[in-house]
Amino acid sequence: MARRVTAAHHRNDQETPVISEYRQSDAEREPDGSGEDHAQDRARAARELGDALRELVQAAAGTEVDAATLRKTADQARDLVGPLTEASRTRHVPPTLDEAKPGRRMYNPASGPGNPIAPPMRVRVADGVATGTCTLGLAYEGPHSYTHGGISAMLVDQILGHAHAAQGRPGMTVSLSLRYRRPVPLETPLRLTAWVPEDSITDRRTGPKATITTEDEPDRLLVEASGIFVIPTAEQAERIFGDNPPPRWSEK
Ligand SMILES: CCCCCCCCCCCC(=O)SCCNC(=O)CCNC(=O)[C@H](O)C(C)(C)COP(=O)(O)OP(=O)(O)OC[C@H]1O[C@@H](n2cnc3c(N)ncnc32)[C@H](O)[C@@H]1OP(=O)(O)O
Repeated sequence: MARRVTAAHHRNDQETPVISEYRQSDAEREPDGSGEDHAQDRARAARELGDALRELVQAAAGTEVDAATLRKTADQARDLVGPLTEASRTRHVPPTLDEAKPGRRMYNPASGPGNPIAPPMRVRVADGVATGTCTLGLAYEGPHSYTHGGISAMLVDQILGHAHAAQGRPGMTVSLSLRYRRPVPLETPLRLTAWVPEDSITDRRTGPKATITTEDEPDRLLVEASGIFVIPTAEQAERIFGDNPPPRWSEK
């Protein structure tokens, strides 16, 4: 079975997720087991940077300042890039923070606390039901004051993926279908719920379903979705990821 995913706050002033329970893994301990753990501290710092950049992104999407202030801020923002690229990875290399803690996706675009484009959605899984919570700001606007449909699709894809993973191993989306019944409001606490109907489960495949509602009106469906998720075979994983497929998919 997949690891249970639970969430924990590390700051209480915003929706900041820890996708999986934060337990110091052996890989993150200092060799002598003592002192402030290096990887854990770096993970905290990555979240702090994610939070700060999210504030910047939201401010940029909502600002009405004059052109001179926009240009000055653009120059300052460019100055931030250099130090971060002094050590960086390519697309074929997983983040070291994820390597240090199996199951962590620090930079996932839906739920990764270190990724400034992630809301981020907090995810919990209990009894096979995945629940995501988040509040979306102006950076996610589609129709005026409502969420862009592609953002809803991204969040739904993620929460469906967690429901699928709760049945065994994580999979990949092969099909995703959404019915947008009502617009999804910005700046309003949202709840995503996903589950896997028993009759949709086969050997490698599930057909999870999901909804989006506001926290305040959980019975008023805004979005209904369904997906097909497949656990790639070891051969498929090798074809997709090359010599170093994710361990969860490399079993022959
Ligand atoms: C704690 C950690 C949590 C971790 C939680 C992580 C959550 C992450 C959520 C995000 C997930 C993503 O976005 S993943 C990224 C987006 N997805 C992708 O890029 C996948 C691209 N697709 C592929 O590469 C390929 O489809 C593969 C390798 C996945 C599978 O290839 P394949 O075996 O040839 O299979 P394929 O024909 O595609 O279909 C697979 C099965 O699905 C069925 N199928 C396909 N489409 C449909 C359909 N519309 N309706 C019914 N059934 C369908 C097929 O009949 C088949 O069933 P059967 O005959 O086998 O029974």
